[in-house]
Amino acid sequence: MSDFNKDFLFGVATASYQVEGAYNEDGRSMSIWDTFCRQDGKVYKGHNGDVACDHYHLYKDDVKMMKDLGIEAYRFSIAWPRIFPEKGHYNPKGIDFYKRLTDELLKNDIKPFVTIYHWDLPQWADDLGGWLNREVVDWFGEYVSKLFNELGGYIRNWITLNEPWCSSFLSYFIGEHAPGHKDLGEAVLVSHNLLLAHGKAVEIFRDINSSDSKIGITLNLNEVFPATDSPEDKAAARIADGFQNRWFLDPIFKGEYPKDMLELFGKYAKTDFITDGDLKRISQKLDFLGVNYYTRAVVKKGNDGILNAEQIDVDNEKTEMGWEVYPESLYNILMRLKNEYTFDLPLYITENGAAYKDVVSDDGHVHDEKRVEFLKKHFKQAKRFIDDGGNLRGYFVWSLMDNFEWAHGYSKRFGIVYVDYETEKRILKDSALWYKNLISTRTI
Ligand SMILES: OC[C@@H]1[C@@H](O)[C@H](O)[C@@H](O)c2[nH]c(CCc3ccccc3)c[n+]21
Repeated sequence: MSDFNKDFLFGVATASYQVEGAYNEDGRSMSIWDTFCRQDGKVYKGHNGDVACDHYHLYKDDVKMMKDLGIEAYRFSIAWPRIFPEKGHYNPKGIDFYKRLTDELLKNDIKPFVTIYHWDLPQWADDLGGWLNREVVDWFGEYVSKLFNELGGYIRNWITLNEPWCSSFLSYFIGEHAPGHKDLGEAVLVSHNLLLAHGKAVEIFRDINSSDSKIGITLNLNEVFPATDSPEDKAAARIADGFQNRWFLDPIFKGEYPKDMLELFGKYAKTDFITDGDLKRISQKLDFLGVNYYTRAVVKKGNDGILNAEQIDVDNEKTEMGWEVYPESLYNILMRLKNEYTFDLPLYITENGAAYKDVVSDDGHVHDEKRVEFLKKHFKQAKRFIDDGGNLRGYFVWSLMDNFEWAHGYSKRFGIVYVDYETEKRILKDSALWYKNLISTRTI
C-alpha cells in the first residue's frame, strides 16, 4: 500500500462532442462529427451528439456530482464550432458557456484542464480542406488566441490537441473517424498540419499567458510487442511503434520525424510539405505531456503492402471494446517517455478507463466490478512509476460519465457514472464510489 502525495491530481475527463449536446444552440455551427453522424453507415445505428448527455444544460449538476466525489480536476474540451461558427466570425455566446462551466468548477475547487481540440473541427473549415489545408494553422491560431484572451485568466492548464494520431491516421487513413478518408498520403499531411497547429498554439500561448499557466499536448500511446521473436515480427513491431508512437513523439521532443517512418511514408505520400522552420515550430518546449493509455498492441508481419504489421488477437482479458487489459504497459510507456523523451517533464495520464456492459441492477445501482478492477490495476502501475522516480502529476479517468463513443455511438459505456439517455438521469456506478474512496485515502 502506498500513498499519492497531496499535490497529485485525481481527475476525470470528457470531450465536447461526446457530452455537451445543444448541437445548434447559442450559435454553434456544424462540426465534421455532426456531418459524419448523418452519413449512412458511419456511426452505430446513426447515433449522433445532438443531445448526448446534455452537459451543456446539466453542467451544474455534473459539477456538483464531481464535487461530491472529491474530484480535484476536470478535463473537458472546447467546441471550436461554438467559438467560430463561421470563418472569422467570433461567437461570444459560445465562450459564455465555457465561462459558466469554468466558474462553476472553480467555485467547487475543481481545476479545469482544457483540451482545445478534441476532434470537432468546424464544418466550414473542412469545406476549405480542413486539416489537409495548411491554412488551418492560421484558423487554429485565431481560435486559440480568442480562448487564451477570454479564458486565460481562469484556466491555467491547456492541452492543444487530443490524440493527433486519431485526427490523422484514424480519420484519413483507416477512415473510422470523421471525415472518414482512406488515404495514407492525406493522413501524413494531416498529421504534419496538426503538429504545426499545435506549435502555433504554443507560440501564441507563450506570448499571451503568464508563466503560472501551463500548456501541453495529449498523445495516445501504446506499447507494441512482436507476436514472436522472428525478425519479421520484430520488424513489424518496430514499424507499428513508429506509426503509433514515434511519428509524434520524435518531432515534438526531438525536433525530427523518425527516419524509418519518413522513408516508409515517403513511398506513399508526398513529404515535401515539410518546409524550413516547421520542425522548430513543432518541437517547442512544453510544460507537460498528457498520455492516453488503454491497451497494448501485439503485432505480426502483415501483408497490407504498406505497414506490413498486423495486430493479432491475444487470448487474455478484454474490455467491451475488444481491447486487452494490460496494465503493465502503462508503466512501461511512462518509463520509456521518462528515459527517451520527456525526462523530468511533468506527465499526466489524461485518459485511462474501460468500457464494460453496465446495467442498472434491481437495487438501482450499477455494480461495475470489472471497471473497479481495471482502474485499481492501472492506478497501481501509475503509483509504481511515481515510486520509481516518475514525475506523474495527475490521472484523469475516462470518463466522468457514459457518453457518445464516436463510431460506436452510445453502445459503449466508459463512465464511472451511468447515464440513462432516455431521462439523462445520472447514476453513480460502484467505480465512482471506489474512486471517491481512493481520492479520500490517496492510498492504492
Ligand atoms: O475510446 C475511448 C476514448 C474516447 O472516448 C476519447 O474521446 C478518446 O480521446 C480516446 N482515445 C482512445 C485511444 C485511441 C483510440 C480512440 C478511438 C478508437 C480507437 C483508439 C480512447 N478514447
